[in-house]
Amino acid sequence: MTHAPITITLTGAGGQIGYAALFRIAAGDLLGPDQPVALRLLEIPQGMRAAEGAALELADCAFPTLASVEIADDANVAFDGANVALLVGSRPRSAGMERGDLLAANGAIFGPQGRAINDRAADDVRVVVVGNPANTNALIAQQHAPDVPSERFTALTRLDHNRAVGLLAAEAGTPVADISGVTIWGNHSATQYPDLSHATVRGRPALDIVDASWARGPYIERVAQRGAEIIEVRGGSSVASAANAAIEHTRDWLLGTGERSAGHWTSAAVVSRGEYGVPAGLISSFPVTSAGGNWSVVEGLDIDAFSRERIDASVAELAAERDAVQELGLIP
Ligand SMILES: NC(=O)C1=CN([C@@H]2O[C@H](COP(=O)(O)OP(=O)(O)OC[C@H]3O[C@@H](n4cnc5c(N)ncnc54)[C@H](O)[C@@H]3O)[C@@H](O)[C@H]2O)C=CC1
Ligand SMILES: O=C([O-])CC(=O)C(=O)O
Repeated sequence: MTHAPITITLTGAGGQIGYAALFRIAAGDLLGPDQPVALRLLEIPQGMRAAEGAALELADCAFPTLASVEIADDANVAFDGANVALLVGSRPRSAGMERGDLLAANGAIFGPQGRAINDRAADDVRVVVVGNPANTNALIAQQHAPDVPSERFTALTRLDHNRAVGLLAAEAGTPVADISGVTIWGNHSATQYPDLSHATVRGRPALDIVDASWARGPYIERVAQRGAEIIEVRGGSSVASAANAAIEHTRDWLLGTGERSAGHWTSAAVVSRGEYGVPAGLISSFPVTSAGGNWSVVEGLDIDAFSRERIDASVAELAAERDAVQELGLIP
């Protein structure tokens, strides 16, 4: 292993998703078996002991790819030199709440962290926001980091994407490897739009294989409500699948989507440049590919009237969340 370590800062490292993500990142699942990683764990004082315990266990795994682990309760320390920032630390919702209900509780976390990233992180820093409401928290962080290119701030909709692929594969009775062209549009919320209009199953249009009224009805509801379904069944919000999605998002961003870029894509919430009529500046989920460390929105897809309405509804919610955090004084 001759590469210099890449510094990965994970916030909320003493929490559930942190615990599920740390060992996979340290084992090389994020950047491969030849790339050492230096981990920085950010916690609040109440979470420090749990983070310390995780660090002890990381040492006990003796991962060859783990160069170092440091723990901090100061964002300026934790983000110093960070190449990757995984912003997980924040409160999860409980049964009966929408993710947007967390805005007041969680929004205040992301301004100071954006500022610390602005001041301390490496020039190539890439930020993935997992903490809910993820899109708007990413916007808050981005707005506090004027010196960092805005496209370096993203939010996680890969979990929704993976759910959408998994549920389509189950309905079509086919392995997930046969599925491509699924898109999550908009907000990581109940208004998100899992879109099968360009999806294929073994190269055939998905809407020729599954019932279109299912695809445009119960399927959308099931994907959009999957987080609530997990909360109800498990008694707590998604953890391992969220950690997995955060790792896949980051890995694809840094290492590229590879052969999947030829007509295949994934979904991520990225800063809109006005694509598909999404107002510039909102952090909205799109069909994306990645090459050279940069996401690109897949352009030129036909958007029919049904999809237009769904995308517009989710984007309207993002605009309303932006206005709400502006009113709370969380963004300028
Ligand atoms: N975008 C997505 O697809 C998903 C997002 N989530 C969200 O991820 C977040 C974390 O979930 P869990 O790990 O299950 O929660 P958790 O409650 O188990 O852990 C959160 C950790 O964050 C820490 N924390 C709180 N404020 C912090 C701050 N300012 N700086 C650093 N650390 C801080 C807490 O001390 C705690 O250890 C929640 O907001 C949840 O809703 C969860 C699943 C999927
Ligand atoms: O639903 C939640 O609160 C957690 C989450 O974001 C998800 O599982 O997608």
